[in-house]
Amino acid sequence: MRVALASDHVGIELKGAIAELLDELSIEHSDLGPYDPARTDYPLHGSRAARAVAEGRFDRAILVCGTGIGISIAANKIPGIRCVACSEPYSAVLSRHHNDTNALALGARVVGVDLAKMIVREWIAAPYEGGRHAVRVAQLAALEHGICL
Ligand SMILES: O=C[C@H](O)[C@H](O)[C@H](O)COP(=O)(O)O
Repeated sequence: MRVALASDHVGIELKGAIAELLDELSIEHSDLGPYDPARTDYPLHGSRAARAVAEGRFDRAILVCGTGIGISIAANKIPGIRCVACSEPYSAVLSRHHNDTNALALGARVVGVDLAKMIVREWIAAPYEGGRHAVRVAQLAALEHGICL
């Protein structure tokens, strides 16, 4: 699995901690920026990482901003991206089982490092269940093509 990491200025430190966790888990990853704490805009970085996943250069993205909300909204504007913003492991795991999420957004002002790492571990490991959920995920894709359900 190849993971794209991105953040805004608020998320840089937590993003670094997540990179260390991915190293421990022997998961290939790349930080798409930013690399310094100058104030910046989450839509730039969220969309860049999401596009890298949508284009197949990475399998998943992990995104960090202050709340996880703005950067998840940006990621979800990119066709093919199903990004969950969450602050506890249950939603992270269910987002894999039911929604086949390919991006995870965390809030550096919301979760501590240890909780964020727990969320990442569980999200990475959780499988997509398919079955009845595949119909709904296909409907999400149809919406991206302007199809009225
Ligand atoms: O959803 C948006 C994120 O939480 C941003 O990290 C946040 O809005 C940045 O705020 P500020 O520019 O005040 O650091």
